[in-house]
Amino acid sequence: MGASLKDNNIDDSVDIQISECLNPHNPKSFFLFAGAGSGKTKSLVQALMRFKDSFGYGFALKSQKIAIITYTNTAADEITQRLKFDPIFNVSTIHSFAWELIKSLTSDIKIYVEGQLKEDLEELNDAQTKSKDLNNKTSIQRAKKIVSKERRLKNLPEITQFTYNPNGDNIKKDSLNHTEVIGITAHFMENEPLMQDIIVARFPIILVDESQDTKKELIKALFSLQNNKKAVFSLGLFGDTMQRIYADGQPNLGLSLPKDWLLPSKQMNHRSDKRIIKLINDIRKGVDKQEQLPRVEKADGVVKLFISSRDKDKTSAEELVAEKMSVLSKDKNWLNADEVKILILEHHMAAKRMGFLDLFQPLYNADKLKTSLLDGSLSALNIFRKIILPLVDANNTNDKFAIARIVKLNSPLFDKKRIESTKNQLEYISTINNHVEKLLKLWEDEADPLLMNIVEVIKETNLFSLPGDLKISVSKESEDRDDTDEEEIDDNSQSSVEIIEAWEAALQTPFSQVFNYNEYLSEKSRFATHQGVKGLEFPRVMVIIDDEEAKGFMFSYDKLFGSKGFSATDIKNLQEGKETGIDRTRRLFYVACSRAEKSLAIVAYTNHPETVKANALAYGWFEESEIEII
Ligand SMILES: Nc1ncnc2c1ncn2[C@@H]1O[C@H](COP(=O)(O)OP(=O)(O)OP(=O)(O)O)[C@@H](O)[C@H]1O
Repeated sequence: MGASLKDNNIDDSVDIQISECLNPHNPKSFFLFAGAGSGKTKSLVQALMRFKDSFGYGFALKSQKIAIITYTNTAADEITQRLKFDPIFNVSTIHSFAWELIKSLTSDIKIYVEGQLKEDLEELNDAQTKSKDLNNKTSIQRAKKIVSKERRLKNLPEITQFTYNPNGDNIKKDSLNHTEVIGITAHFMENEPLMQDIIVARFPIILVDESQDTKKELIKALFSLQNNKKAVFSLGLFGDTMQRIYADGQPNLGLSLPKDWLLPSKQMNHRSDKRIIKLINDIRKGVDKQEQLPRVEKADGVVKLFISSRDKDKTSAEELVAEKMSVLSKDKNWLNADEVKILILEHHMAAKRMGFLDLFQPLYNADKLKTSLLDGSLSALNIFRKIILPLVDANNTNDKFAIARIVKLNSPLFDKKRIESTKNQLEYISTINNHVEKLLKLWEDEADPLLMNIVEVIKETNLFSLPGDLKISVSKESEDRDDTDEEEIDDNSQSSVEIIEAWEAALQTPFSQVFNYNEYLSEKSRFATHQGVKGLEFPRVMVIIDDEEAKGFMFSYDKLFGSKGFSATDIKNLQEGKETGIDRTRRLFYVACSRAEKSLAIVAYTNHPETVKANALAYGWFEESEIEII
């Protein structure tokens, strides 16, 4: 008997099961764990829409909400949109959600932070007294940490309100960092009955997407909340253990769930063509028993592994792969760079390929700038991206209105009070125009000015407000630190120096690198990381594998494909049945490959092409005809 279109719907009962759990009069908790492309996000949205129809009104009357916790801001935006911005849904990342719960509890937070600091200091001081040489690198670092923590402890009583930015680096005196916010929330949620009452009254239902990667402390606290409040609260976890790729996630999530939890499961993969599903099923084999079925109407699809030696020119190798894929899949769009998603392992790989490495490297090396650099929220860099870049664009197209609008919107010189108090307003405006001209002159004759030159003009003319980091860096260059605002950076001297040095180096790069970095951050970018595309899908995907460029130690494709032996630690972990880097890499590979809808090229750079080929065959992941050494 042939497959019928009805076979596509074998998982439909799952949505009904989930809806039944979300009944405020009879709440149940559930754990929907299903493979890539199985429609978890779709089920989440559908269950919520159904909930809204049945119970939305009652919820709104009592000012109650369903909390939906997502892994990224992009996912939160996407789900909010799909839920039509209905206020009964509170969609946010774990960090925003946690902060929302605790932000008004200043005195409780103080007690927690004080305890934590004292504990840390005791440990650090203890280690320091045992140090054999106080001048070695570790001891010097430790001494700096001690100074910084002592200062924080001393400042604690003065804080009237803590601040926290879930999407950036928190470097002010009164700010909490990401680890603290998660730690405090988990602690209160687990140990404070009043907090538990408040949470379930506000959010009688909490759903967690990508729960395999959600901070384990918080998952543990949510479990304990559910256990204490099961009569009035339901917790729903969505995810896929095979897609756990961050170290913060709870391993073995779901193995020992309470008996009254529902465990719906899904068999379909609605995303990919048949060959791609077979590949991801094969990658998954050996980890668990889940095997997916394609939709009946799906095409065969194409998968191919290209292996190249590391000394080849990578840009031409990847162009050649795209050409070969266009022939193999009979799909000319492989030749259109905008139509192919290239998955790299690490941002440096994109920075190198897209031309913003000199800007990226020093900022990335500063621990406190890393997060906001990667998600585009680094405020000192955003003055270039959000103000200067549009200004230069407007200048390139000679759009005087746009130039005036950007300056008016962003310049402190256009402050209403300032203009009103000026005697000769015409003259004042003309001076501002001269400043703008002076700035834009830097790009004359297709010049590509250094960021430092741009900052100097801004500083001299006061055209825009310079963030503290930039002011300090530029003043340091000109040996004039009088009007800098070092207070803006926290008093942790170690990180301040690190930040200033990072900026000094970054400011020596030409502006075109900001343009390229901005392209990378945009959704249109051809590049994304294996990790960053979780939850997304693309018709044509090229997965690049290159440990040497990746710099990371969390993953090793060389080990997965056998071109590098196991380390002593790997062997020890294997013997003890613990997770190894190879397990993690296999899961990352699963995430990357499962993004493809129609055709998938994997490009592996290695020092040992024949070994990689032999191992790829031995895994049974590819046919001989699907592997090519280029
Ligand atoms: N029941 C369905 N019928 C038709 N298409 C579906 C169905 N469920 C999901 N899809 C489609 O399949 C694709 C994958 O769905 P979705 O992104 O919800 O999967 P997921 O389980 O969240 O995937 P992943 O874990 O890989 O992120 C989407 O394009 C979605 O629109």
